[in-house]
Amino acid sequence: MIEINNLKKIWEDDGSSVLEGINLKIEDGDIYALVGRSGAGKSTLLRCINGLTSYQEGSLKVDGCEVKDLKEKELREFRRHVGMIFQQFSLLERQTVYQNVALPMQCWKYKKEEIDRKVRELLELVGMSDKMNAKPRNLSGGQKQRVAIARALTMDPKILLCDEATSALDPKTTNSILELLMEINAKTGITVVIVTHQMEVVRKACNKACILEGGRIADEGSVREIFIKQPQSLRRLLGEEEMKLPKTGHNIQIAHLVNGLEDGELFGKMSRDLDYVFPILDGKIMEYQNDHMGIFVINVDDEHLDAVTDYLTQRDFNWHELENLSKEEKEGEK
Ligand SMILES: Nc1ncnc2c1ncn2[C@@H]1O[C@H](COP(=O)(O)OP(=O)(O)OP(=O)(O)O)[C@@H](O)[C@H]1O
Repeated sequence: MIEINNLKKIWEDDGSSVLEGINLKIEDGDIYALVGRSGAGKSTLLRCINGLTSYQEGSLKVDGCEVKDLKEKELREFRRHVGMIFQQFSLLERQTVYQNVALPMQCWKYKKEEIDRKVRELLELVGMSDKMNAKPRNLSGGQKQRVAIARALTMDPKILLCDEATSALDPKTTNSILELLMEINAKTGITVVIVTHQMEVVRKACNKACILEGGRIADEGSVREIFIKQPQSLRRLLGEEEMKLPKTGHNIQIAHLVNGLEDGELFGKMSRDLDYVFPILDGKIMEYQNDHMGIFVINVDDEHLDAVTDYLTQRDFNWHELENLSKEEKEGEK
């Protein structure tokens, strides 16, 4: 388990703060996303996890072990059990696929037969057995990332850190790499931490996520809950404008999995059943893992609030009332 409490990091050269008040827990077997815009501090937080960079305050424990307290030799041993992959693959261009994957085991002086067995097994796992003797320059981006994944798994790590590992890939290749990571996670129970700015990566592959804004956690929790809640931090990340909500009545946000055409009828049916016509303020349907999730906002007057919310609750729709003040208005009120 990775447990982070009140972590704070300052860049020592200019004294600027990059991470502050970070509290989160990544359980064994999670596929956890650290998501946020460029400069939010995602990569820095990821690098704190494997001790590539340190932090001044708070605690970051991996399986109970405080990373910043590890001495050089202990840190090397610790990193053996934490694999990492990057956006630019970081393969050695002059070496073959086989040699690239074999490298970490050679550095740790494993026996030749053991290296051979492991490299072949991993290349099979990532679907690259037929490219064993190819050089990286003759591989596509997706194939290079498969080789990098195989290399990251040579030491049977308990954790795999992925720093924008799909950012340089087209959407189809991104999906195939995410599916591979999901397959490896399901087979081995490895914990995967994914740094990304792509919400589609989070939607497809991750069970939990943390949205970072300016070095702080804006929202954190299960991906499903985040999509149902649609916090403003998610809207900002998706580049959506803050919704201007009516000041009268109650603005109710409804999230549900779309299971076919009859769901499109929800509002028509609700309106007929309750004999009440209400405005739909916003509506979108987004892909969510292997389903589609519909997110709608309706405005309901005082008189019909109980009837509408009872109706939604009885039918197991996720709903909640939105605050009708914008960020600026809330700040103005202070
Ligand atoms: N060595 C450093 N010294 C000072 N500031 C740094 C250093 N490395 C990174 N930064 C700054 O720290 C902030 C967070 O950087 P970080 O790379 O963690 O962000 P990120 O969310 O991963 O962004 P991106 O998606 O662009 O990689 C940025 O403002 C960056 O300019």
